[in-house]
Amino acid sequence: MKSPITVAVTGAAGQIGYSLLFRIASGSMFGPDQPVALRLIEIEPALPTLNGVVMELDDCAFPLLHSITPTADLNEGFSGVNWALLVGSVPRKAGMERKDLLSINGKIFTGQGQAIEKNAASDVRVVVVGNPCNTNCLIAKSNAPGIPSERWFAMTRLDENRAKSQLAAKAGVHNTAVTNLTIWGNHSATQYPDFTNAKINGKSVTDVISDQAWLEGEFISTVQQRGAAIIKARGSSSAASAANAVVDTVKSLTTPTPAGDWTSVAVWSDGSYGVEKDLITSFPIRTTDGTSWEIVQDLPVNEFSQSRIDATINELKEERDAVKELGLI
Ligand SMILES: NC(=O)c1ccc[n+]([C@@H]2O[C@H](COP(=O)([O-])OP(=O)(O)OC[C@H]3O[C@@H](n4cnc5c(N)ncnc54)[C@H](O)[C@@H]3O)[C@@H](O)[C@H]2O)c1
Ligand SMILES: O=C(O)C[C@H](O)C(=O)O
Repeated sequence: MKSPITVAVTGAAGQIGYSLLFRIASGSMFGPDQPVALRLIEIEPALPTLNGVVMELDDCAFPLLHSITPTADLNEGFSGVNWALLVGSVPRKAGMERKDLLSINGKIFTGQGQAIEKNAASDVRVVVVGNPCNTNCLIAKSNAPGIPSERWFAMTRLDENRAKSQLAAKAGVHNTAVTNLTIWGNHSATQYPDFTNAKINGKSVTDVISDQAWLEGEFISTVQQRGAAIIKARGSSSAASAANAVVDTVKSLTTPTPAGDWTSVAVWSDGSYGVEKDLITSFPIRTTDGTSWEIVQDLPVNEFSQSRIDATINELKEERDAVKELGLI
């Protein structure tokens, strides 16, 4: 039997937590032979609700669930963790953009970054889900300068999955036929789902879908606005699909990427594709051996794509400047 991986989940009593924890504990995230110790972090007032979630986890009698530690203490919660999944924060309501949450949520990530640096295992990897996730990741990372840059991630996998599903529906194929889909930039309404490099059954998307106006218009805006559409329909923001995307993200970062393909994750920019260094930006990523990853280089970026990438990077710069102004980085 392998020794357990320790995984912290913040906001564990929230909507996403309620889907995510059961997927982690069942083995969907780390595999069917990997025990998991859960550290469930919440704010003090949510601890009674969290206690109910812990009771339900107990009631599943998951063979892989080694232990559960519910806590409001960041030092205890992040102690020895190999993965920190930072979900806890306020979701937006109808009519808001995700960046409107910066002043509310940004400060959460200063203390969490510091506590991760102080307490986590030396191999810790951090995935930020709480919005606006790219810039919250930048805040946490800036408050944990001792943790190497390649261990920080913000989630754009939900956008990738949404984009694949839209392309598959338009082409009349199963979503597994869609590969090589990059989300560039910010998890926001400026993100660019790049159809120009994506493939359907190994062929260029533009060879399969001849409706260029749809690709450049409705496809992009549907993916950009999908979070808002779900809030409108459900009255609260996406949760099960977001939890599923967290599982997909971690699986993709811990298993080699299939040959020729890539996935989308927001990572620390090293200047690839001319993106300003130090922003947390979504790129095409390949995982090489289960712990290392690289940005896929030399993809063609045409004029249309470049203008879209510039727009989303400019928004990330504005968010970075705003949190600098707030003294969070
Ligand atoms: N990146 C993405 O693709 C994506 C997708 C969906 C949702 N989100 C974001 O994820 C976040 C959580 O969404 P949700 O639907 O679970 O919200 P929710 O309101 O249902 O749950 C959030 C939980 O976080 C807890 N929390 C608040 N501050 C905390 C802190 N300082 N420490 C620990 N826990 C804290 C709350 O008590 C609550 O239980 C939101 O910011 C949402 O916008 C991101
Ligand atoms: O859109 C939101 O506010 C929630 C989440 O980021 C999403 O994309 O569904």
